[in-house]
Amino acid sequence: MIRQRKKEISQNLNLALIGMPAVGKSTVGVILAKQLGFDFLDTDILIQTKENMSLAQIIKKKGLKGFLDIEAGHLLGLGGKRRVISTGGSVIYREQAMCHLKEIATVIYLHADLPTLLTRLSDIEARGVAIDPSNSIDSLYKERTPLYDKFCDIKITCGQNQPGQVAADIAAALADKI
Ligand SMILES: Nc1ncnc2c1ncn2[C@@H]1O[C@H](COP(=O)(O)OP(=O)(O)O)[C@@H](O)[C@H]1O
Ligand SMILES: O=C(O)C1=C[C@@H](OP(=O)(O)O)[C@@H](O)[C@H](O)C1
Ligand SMILES: [Mg+2]
Repeated sequence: MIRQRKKEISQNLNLALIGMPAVGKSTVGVILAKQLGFDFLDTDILIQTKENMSLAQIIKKKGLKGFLDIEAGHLLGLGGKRRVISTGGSVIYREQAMCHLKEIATVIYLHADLPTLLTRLSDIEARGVAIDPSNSIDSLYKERTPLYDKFCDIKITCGQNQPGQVAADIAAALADKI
């Protein structure tokens, strides 16, 4: 009975990775999907393909709020099963989109401390982070952290771990489901 339930869950399960830009959602997501034999979807790539623009171009053309609405619209269209979905760091600003994500996926928050993220975030403009020019990464981190905490089902602390280890930690945290 328990084994049957576990099988049902694993056959329908999606996993969504959330967290700050450069924490490793895209990198770890691919590794995790390969490990679990799941499909992989990066919502940043989905948005770029559907909008036929880079994320930085969308932010420039539509503004921050416009970008967040477009991103949320694409999130609301997500479904499927046995997928690892790597999201963009800004998804947590749209409650309705996050409620949908939580309905279709187990939401995993990849957490790293600010100094670790700063070593990887030298190219904010090229990455197209949804940040007001008057805001700092420091205050963005403080603003977003409670939102990632609020929406996640599971929190994984990445520390200095390599991407493969982070993927293994996620798989271990899901041991009762897969
Ligand atoms: N656990 C990790 N340890 C060291 N570098 C990492 C780790 N995860 C990701 N990176 C590097 O950090 C950068 C951002 O990773 P990425 O997967 O694009 O993050 P995100 O999708 O969360 O924005 C990439 O250069 C990637 O190689
Ligand atoms: O955190 C953000 O504001 C953003 C992060 C990006 O994705 P990553 O988190 O994969 O870098 C991308 O969605 C967009 O440019 C906005
Ligand atoms: Mg990414």
